[in-house]
Amino acid sequence: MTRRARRALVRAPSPRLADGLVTHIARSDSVDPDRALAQWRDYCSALSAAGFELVEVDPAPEHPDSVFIEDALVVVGDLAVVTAPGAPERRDEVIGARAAARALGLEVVELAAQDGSAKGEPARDEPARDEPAGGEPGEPVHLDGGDVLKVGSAVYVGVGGRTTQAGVQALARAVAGTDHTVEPVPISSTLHLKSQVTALPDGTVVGFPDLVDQVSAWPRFLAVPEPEGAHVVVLADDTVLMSDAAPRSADLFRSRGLSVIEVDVSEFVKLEGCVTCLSVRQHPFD
Ligand SMILES: NC(=O)NCCC[C@H](N)C(=O)O
Repeated sequence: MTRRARRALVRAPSPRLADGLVTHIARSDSVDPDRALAQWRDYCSALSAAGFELVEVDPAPEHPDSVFIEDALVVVGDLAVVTAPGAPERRDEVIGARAAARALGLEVVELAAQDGSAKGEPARDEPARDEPAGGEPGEPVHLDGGDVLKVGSAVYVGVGGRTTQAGVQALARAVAGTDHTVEPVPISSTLHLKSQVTALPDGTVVGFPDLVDQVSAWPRFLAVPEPEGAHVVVLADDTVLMSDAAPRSADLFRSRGLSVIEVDVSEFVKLEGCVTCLSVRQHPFD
């Protein structure tokens, strides 16, 4: 197994953060860009303290949602898939994400080129394997990284919000040369799949049941007592990062033997963000 750097790509928040998209929640009139910047710095410090090498993607102040870098890039091992975001307003965010992935020497593939169309850059010449079925003919390829939940070698992809079935199929083609398999998961109650569930280091999927479309879809599911408790970033085999707005969920994780680092991400929550979407992580053995 190749040992990779433990890295996190991050992107500084735009001063126009308050103009970001909201879909499932009411728009807040209290988004404070200075506070958001301070929270983002603390979030970055927490990743650094946990041993991640931080890689800053060039800021995109003209794009209010650009701080949510996770939506622009999916990293699987040494492969970086440049996404095709579902919201037209966010599509150009991939330009800086692509440049950063190339600068790191990752193998960069374009999701938009994986549907056989002439869009994007040439795809890697890989045969499709274990491709999820479905997708209407002519359906556009869209996928946000926030819909992609990796649990071991399984890559679950939320479909029904920003990501299309054609996007899922394109991702399956993109990762066909890896040992990961892609599985679609229908979603309707949240913006992204990872808005409703994430996974602990042991693969247990965690979610706030009222916001999970289908709890029974997850073989190992742990209900958390607060909505913000559904979002964890795995920092190590025994450590997770999460919002400080879910203390009872944090205690639940600690009772399972995990160390829990808590950060304030309240300004980003006002734009439907959470801890996961503020970075793209690359783990040593991912
Ligand atoms: N992966 C994520 O959870 N991304 C959050 C994106 C929030 C942004 N306001 C959006 O609607 O696209």
